[in-house]
Amino acid sequence: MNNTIYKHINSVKARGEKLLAVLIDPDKMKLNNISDFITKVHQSIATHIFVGGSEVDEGLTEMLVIALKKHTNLPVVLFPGDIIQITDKADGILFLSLISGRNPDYLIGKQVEAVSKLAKTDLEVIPTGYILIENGRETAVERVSKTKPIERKNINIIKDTAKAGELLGLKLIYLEAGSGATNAISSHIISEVKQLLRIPLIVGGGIRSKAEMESAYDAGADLVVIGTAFEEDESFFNELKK
Ligand SMILES: CC(C)=CCC/C(C)=C/CC/C(C)=C/CC/C(C)=C/COP(=O)(O)OP(=O)(O)O
Ligand SMILES: O=P(O)(O)OC[C@@H](O)CO
Ligand SMILES: [Mg+2]
Repeated sequence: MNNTIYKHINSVKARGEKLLAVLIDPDKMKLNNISDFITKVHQSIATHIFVGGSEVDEGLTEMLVIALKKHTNLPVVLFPGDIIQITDKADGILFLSLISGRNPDYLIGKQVEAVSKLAKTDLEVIPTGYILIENGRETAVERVSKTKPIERKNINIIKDTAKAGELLGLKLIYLEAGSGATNAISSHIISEVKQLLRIPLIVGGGIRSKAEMESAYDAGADLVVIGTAFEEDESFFNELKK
C-alpha cells in the first residue's frame, strides 16, 4: 500500500487549491452510460471519482470500478457503506469510522471485519472520520447505521467530534449532510471546523450548484463531494468546465 492519494490531497491543500470528487453510486449508474459520463467528468474540474452507496448489492461495486478504470486515470476511491463494497480494482478506500454516531458496528466493528478483505488488496487505506450532521430529514446513512446525526445547532459538539477524530490519528474529516440533503453543510459549520483542523476537510451532501460548491471551498472545504446533482442532471457538468 502506498499513500499517493493522500499525499496529493495534502499537497493540494498546502497550495490552497481545491479538489472535487464525483460520487458514483453503483446502484444508480448504468454501465452503458459510463463512457459518456466519464467524458463529461474529464471536461470538468473533477479530480477524483468516489464510488459507494449506503446500500449496494454485492458485486456491483467491482463491476462499476472495472468499467470506470477502462475509461479514466483519475483516482478511483471507494466510499463504502459496507464491507461488501471493497474491491481491489479501485485505487484507494476511505476507511470510514462514523464518529458522529454511537453504534459500535460503525465505529469499529465493520473496520475489524474489513481487515481480512483489505489484506488481499493493494488499496491505499485512508482513515477518515465521518461526521453526519442533521439536515431536516432522515438520511440513508442514518437509517442504515441506526445512528443519530449531530444537530446543526450543536456547533461545539461538531467541532469537538472533528478534533477528537484528528487527535485519534484519523487522516481526513468528512462533514456529511447526507445524500440529496435539502440543506448542505453551512459555511458557518465548515469554517468553524476548518479553523481547528490540520488534516484535510471533506464536505458533501446536497451540493447542487457551482455557487454552493464555491461557498463550501471559501468556508474551508479542501475537497467537495457531489453525487446526486449529477445523477439528476448531467448538464450540471457544463457549469463545472475546466
Ligand atoms: C470500513 C468499511 C469497509 C466500511 C465503513 C462502514 C462505515 C463506518 C460506514 C459509515 C456509514 C455509511 C452507511 C456510509 C455510507 C456512505 C455513502 C457511500 C453514502 C452515500 O450513499 P448514498 O448516496 O446515501 O446512498 P443511496 O443514494 O444509495 O441512499
Ligand atoms: O449525493 P450528494 O447529495 O451530492 O452527497 C454526496 C455525498 O456526501 C453523499 O454521501
Ligand atoms: Mg445517493
